[in-house]
Amino acid sequence: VTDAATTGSGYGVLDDYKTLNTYSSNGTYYLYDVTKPMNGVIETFTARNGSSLPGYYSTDSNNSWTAYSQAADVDAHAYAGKVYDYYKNTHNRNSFDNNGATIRSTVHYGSNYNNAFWNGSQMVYGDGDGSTFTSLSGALDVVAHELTHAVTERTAGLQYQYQSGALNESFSDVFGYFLDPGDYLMGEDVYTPGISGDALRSLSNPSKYGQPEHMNNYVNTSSDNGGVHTNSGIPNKAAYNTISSIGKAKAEKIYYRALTVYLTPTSNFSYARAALLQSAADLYGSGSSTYNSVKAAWDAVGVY
Ligand SMILES: O=C(O)[C@H](CCc1ccccc1)CC1(C(=O)N[C@@H](Cc2c[nH]c3ccccc23)C(=O)O)CCCC1
Ligand SMILES: [Ca+2]
Ligand SMILES: [Zn+2]
Repeated sequence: VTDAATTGSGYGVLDDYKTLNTYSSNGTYYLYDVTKPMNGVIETFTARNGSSLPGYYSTDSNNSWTAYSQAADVDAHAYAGKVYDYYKNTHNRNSFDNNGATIRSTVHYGSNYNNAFWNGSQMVYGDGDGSTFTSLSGALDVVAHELTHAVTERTAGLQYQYQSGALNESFSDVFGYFLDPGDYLMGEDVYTPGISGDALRSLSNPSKYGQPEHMNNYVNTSSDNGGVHTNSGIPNKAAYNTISSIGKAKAEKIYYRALTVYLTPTSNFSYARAALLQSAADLYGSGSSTYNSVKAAWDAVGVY
């Protein structure tokens, strides 16, 4: 019996070819990635369209993951690995707990399930209904969004309600951008497969998808945990303002430092402004142009 790390290949949700870190045991191949440092494991399961988690290991007989039914598995696995690499290489963070925690994903959750989530232990992705969404693991920014919820949970712990919840949401969208910097859109690769150019959210123009982009338009509601997916438009716009003026490289350092050093479970928008300014001061100096750009970014959305 020879168990071994192997390299497979297959096609993702957008029919894009990619190689995969897999594992072979007793002639079966698994989406089980043991290539990360300090024994960090990335593993992918399928719920077989049920709702039991984690479900079943995604397997293949010949390490060629080419079936349409495997595309969601392929992307969940490949993109989880990309997000792991981003946090390790850019922020020296070893998995979401910074201690090599296993990153587990389950795809094919539910029936025509038009959503995805981090359930406190793992990532979960629906297949979509083919109209509103295609398989949600097919978008790198969505995978980064979900895994960033895990990072936030282990660091700032931003409570998932009202302003702290909207910040929680915003940090997930912002790190979704850092992983997928080709556009300021969220979920565009899997949202409405029959319509091009649209998205779930826009960081540059939140109002295009019904989100406020100024504190004057903050939505007071109890639905969606106090509008966490709506009011995230305000910090998202501030993030866009910041990134477009200081660039991605500096912005991601400032955002990561704020998330891991200064933010707390009950931080509101004003506190987030202060945390990001302090992070900019720590990293680039309090009188720096970078600091002043962060200040201007939040002034522009009416958060002081
Ligand atoms: O992680 C999150 O914040 C979202 C988690 C949603 C969820 C929460 C609790 C149990 C189940 C599902 C999932 C995503 C999200 O933003 N969902 C929004 C928008 C959305 C997606 N599918 C929907 C279907 C109906 C209504 C809204 C939606 C939401 O749930 O509000 C993030 C990236 C893409 C999907
Ligand atoms: Ca995107
Ligand atoms: Zn979220």
